[in-house]
Amino acid sequence: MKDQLFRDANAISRGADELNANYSTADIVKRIWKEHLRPRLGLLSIAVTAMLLTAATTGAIPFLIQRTADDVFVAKQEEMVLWIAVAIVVVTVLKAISEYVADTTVAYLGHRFIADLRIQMFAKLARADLSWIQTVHSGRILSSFLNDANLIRATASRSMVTLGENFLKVIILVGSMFYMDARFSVLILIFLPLAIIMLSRQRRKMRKSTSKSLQETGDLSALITQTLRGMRVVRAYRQEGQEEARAASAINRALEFTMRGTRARALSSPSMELLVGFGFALAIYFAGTQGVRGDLTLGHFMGFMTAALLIYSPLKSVATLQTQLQEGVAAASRVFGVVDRPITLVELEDAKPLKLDKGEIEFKDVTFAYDPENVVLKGVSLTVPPGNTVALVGPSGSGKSTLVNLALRFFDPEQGQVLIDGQDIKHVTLNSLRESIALVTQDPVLFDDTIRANIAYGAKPVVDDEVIAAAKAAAAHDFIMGLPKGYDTRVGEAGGLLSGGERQRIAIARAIYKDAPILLLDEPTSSLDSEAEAKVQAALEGLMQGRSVLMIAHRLSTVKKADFICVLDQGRIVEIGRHDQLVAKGGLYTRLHSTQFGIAGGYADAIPDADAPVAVAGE
Ligand SMILES: Nc1ncnc2c1ncn2[C@@H]1O[C@H](COP(=O)(O)OP(=O)(O)OP(=O)(O)O)[C@@H](O)[C@H]1O
Repeated sequence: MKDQLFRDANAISRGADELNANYSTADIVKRIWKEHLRPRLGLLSIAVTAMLLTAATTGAIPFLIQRTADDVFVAKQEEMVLWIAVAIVVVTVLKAISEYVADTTVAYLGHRFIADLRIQMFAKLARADLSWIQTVHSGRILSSFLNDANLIRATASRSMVTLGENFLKVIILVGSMFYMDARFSVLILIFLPLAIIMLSRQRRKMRKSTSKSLQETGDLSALITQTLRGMRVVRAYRQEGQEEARAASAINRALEFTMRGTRARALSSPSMELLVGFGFALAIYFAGTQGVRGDLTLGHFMGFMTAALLIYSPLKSVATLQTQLQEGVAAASRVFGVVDRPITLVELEDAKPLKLDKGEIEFKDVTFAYDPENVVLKGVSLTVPPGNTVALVGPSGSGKSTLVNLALRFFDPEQGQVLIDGQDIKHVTLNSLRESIALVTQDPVLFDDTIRANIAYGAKPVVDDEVIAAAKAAAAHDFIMGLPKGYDTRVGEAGGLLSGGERQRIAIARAIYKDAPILLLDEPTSSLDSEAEAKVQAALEGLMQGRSVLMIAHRLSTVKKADFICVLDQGRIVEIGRHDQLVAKGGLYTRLHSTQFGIAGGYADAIPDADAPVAVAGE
């Protein structure tokens, strides 16, 4: 546990960002359009129509102001007062309705899009190669699910509104300004290209700082998950201060990058305002001199100024769209990086369902490496005959867990084959392979659900009688019945509401319920009291009955009972045979036996230090 904690910490402090991938803005926009918006063209059209209407009603306001000034105040046409008032009511009601429809539809499209993206992301995580998943910290993935996805949604919604509504507003308002007075329009808008050039220079800065800040947020999330998980170790090793300092430094780094992005974004607004302000001053100066000379009507001037005022906000969002897009692009690069992650361990096209006979497992000259420089298994050949139990023993890091993982095809061997009943597991469907195997890990994995759901995990429909029978066989029924809600009791996060022994028995009941002919077992070694240990032991014996078992063994009693023992050392099988034969040989098994076995009847409990050179236990 402590090692895991420190490994995690190193991975975090390295600041590696396994989630980031490089995508251009155009790629991302095209993809969002193709995969998420085009399939919802109906809703999109409603949103666009509503936005068009909002833009058109906004464009009508300057004209109404112009008519009020010219017809009512200057020309004194009394009948126009009512008409203009009615027109303003109609326009504002239409504007209100269209704005509501546009807002809710755009929000739905944004949320739906992000929900789809999260579903895609989860589906990828559930199937991605374990070799990659193991390199990504769960906290980072969590942060990507929450923060990155939210940022993409916000950007996508904003971009839709900007493109659909604000862009149109700008066009309509510019049109009405030019219609009223082309010269003033030029004066006001002359600074616009300058503003756009200025803003585009901030783009790259925005993307970089957003990407960094998201990475830091991911790191922070990783740190929090890891600290919570390892809280007892943190306290036992008096590392509270150290962890606090690390969290503070991650938070401060995230703050720094967020501020860089905020400064770049904040600069875009005043720079726009400055430039538009200059244009305004020029326009008022010229309009004023013309007004004094009587060349310009008050209505034209007021209408024009209303349009100029109304254009400011949509113009700003159009001009800053590119800068805002960068935040979304940085977040999307991370989420799409996960969604697009290639899966290398896939079912072959001609994969056939495994034809189970008696459940023989055979490793044929298997060589495997997690990375090319470190070959973990070197030409391993081993057969587990049907109904037999083979115990794997060997020093820590000798490759025992790796061999078990290969039987489930979590990884493919570099060379050699893994066969079940004579069929290469690479050529059978993953479903049929994994249906035929039950796995019990050393650290039992329970989900935050009811006991029933945990025992019948993955089974449909759940057969209650079989759940109870499995629990009885795993010596778990009595304690389950003593819980407040029996089989409907929820077990809490990672089964935290149960004791270690209870968790192990639920995990064993799950394997019994699955009733697969092959069992892969990492024998539990938790320090249980002798009564709990005896119960787990009895449960295990019930589970192993009549199955082919490949077991990473930690107890002398189980090792002795195995049909044969396979001793691994540095990725090779160095000895194979029954307990007595191996003890008589005087090799590695004898050394393991004299240093670890035989004490208190089981060697796992006797391991003094997990870091000792010859440790057989998993963690
Ligand atoms: N996901 C991984 N990526 C890279 N290397 C790994 C990975 N998992 C295991 N290894 C390495 O492979 C070697 C064999 O590991 P494995 O877990 O199979 O040993 P083991 O015999 O089960 O050890 P233990 O008894 O300590 O659990 C070790 O050197 C380990 O560091």
